[in-house]
Amino acid sequence: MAKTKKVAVLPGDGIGLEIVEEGVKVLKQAGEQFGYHFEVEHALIGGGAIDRLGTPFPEATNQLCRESDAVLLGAVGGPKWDQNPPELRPEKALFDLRQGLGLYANLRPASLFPGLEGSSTLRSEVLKDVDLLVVRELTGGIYFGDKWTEEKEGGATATDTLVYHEYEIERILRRAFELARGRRRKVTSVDKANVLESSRLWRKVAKRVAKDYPDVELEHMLVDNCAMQIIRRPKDFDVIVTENMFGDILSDEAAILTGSIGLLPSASLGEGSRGLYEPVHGSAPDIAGQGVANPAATILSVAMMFRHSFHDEEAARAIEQSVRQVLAEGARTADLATSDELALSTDQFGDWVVEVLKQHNPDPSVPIDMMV
Ligand SMILES: NC(=O)c1ccc[n+]([C@@H]2O[C@H](COP(=O)([O-])OP(=O)(O)OC[C@H]3O[C@@H](n4cnc5c(N)ncnc54)[C@H](O)[C@@H]3O)[C@@H](O)[C@H]2O)c1
Ligand SMILES: CC(C)[C@H](C(=O)O)[C@@H](O)C(=O)O
Ligand SMILES: [Mg+2]
Repeated sequence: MAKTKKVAVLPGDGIGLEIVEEGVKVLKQAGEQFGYHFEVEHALIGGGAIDRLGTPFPEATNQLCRESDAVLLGAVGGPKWDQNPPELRPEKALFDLRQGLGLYANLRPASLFPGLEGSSTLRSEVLKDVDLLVVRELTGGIYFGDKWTEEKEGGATATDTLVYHEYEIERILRRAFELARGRRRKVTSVDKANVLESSRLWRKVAKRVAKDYPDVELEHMLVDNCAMQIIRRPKDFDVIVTENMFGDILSDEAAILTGSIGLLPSASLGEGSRGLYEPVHGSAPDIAGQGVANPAATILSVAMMFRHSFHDEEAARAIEQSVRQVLAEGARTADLATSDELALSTDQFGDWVVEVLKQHNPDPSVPIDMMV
């Protein structure tokens, strides 16, 4: 009996429209192979939704996401909407979606795929065995605090407030410790406790929560140092857990370890099985519409959907191994191609992954507990 799942697909803006198509191709292929009946429904979000419906997050899109087992998102935003007021900015849709579904835990894995050692600007000895997971708090902190601007004589004053409640810190830390148990059992809690009150609370809660996980090593690191150590000795990191804005920045930085931001997937989770899956990157207006964007991050986000929303480790691994194999065989989109290689288009890369996935044979040699 096929398992029926409803998946909301929100391509968004810019390259979102191109990469999501490849993600859906892989979703459907994996569904066929692993016994799913998917109800895939597309909806507007971001700039396109502003243009067509006057709001970045239409109620119909919200409803669809709430009725779905999982959401696949491309990216939102672009210069066309950059001067809009806050309520009419494409990015506002992300906050409504994440907060509305209670998706406070954002998992952003970054590991080095075989064959890509030379794609990073870093030395390959530094990169060997890199496999880290940024666990970013996603529904609190400075993104969601009160903000206002006061126009005054002599110049305006703009204020953003950064608030964290103890329960918000505790639940993301617990999630990080749980994830570390399926990996190398090390958590680096990143904060700015030498300056920020919210970070001092973060550190206190981290120490308390750690007592329930004596089998997991906890280290604390200040965010500025972490930004440096991630590049200097990346393989020493296993799980990095941090607040919303630090996690946003550190995960883009981690992309450099892998060779391209086009390789970094993400899963945003709450307490239930419903999740939001999207690449870490944005709508890339500089390359949008050319069919050259790397769809790997979106395809790998689909793998995370099978793992975290459908609890199907085998299908998740099959997709990840297919991406791994095409990269090992030399598949390169423009972001990864060196000058002497002919770059693949977005859909050629997606088609290649689908072809390899069709040939999939379970590989018992890859330990399940090393997968995120
Ligand atoms: N989740 C999201 O929807 C999301 C995430 C980040 C940024 N954004 C939005 O996207 C817009 C552009 O932001 P930005 O330029 O700062 O960041 P970006 O991630 O869109 O692009 C940064 C750089 O990486 C490249 N890049 C990104 N994805 C790529 C891919 N898949 N393949 C190849 N190259 C890729 C781009 O060409 C660009 O040079 C902004 O409006 C921003 O708010 C949205
Ligand atoms: C577009 C922006 C609001 C968003 C964020 O900061 O959360 C993005 O950078 C991300 O990483 O998903
Ligand atoms: Mg970001």
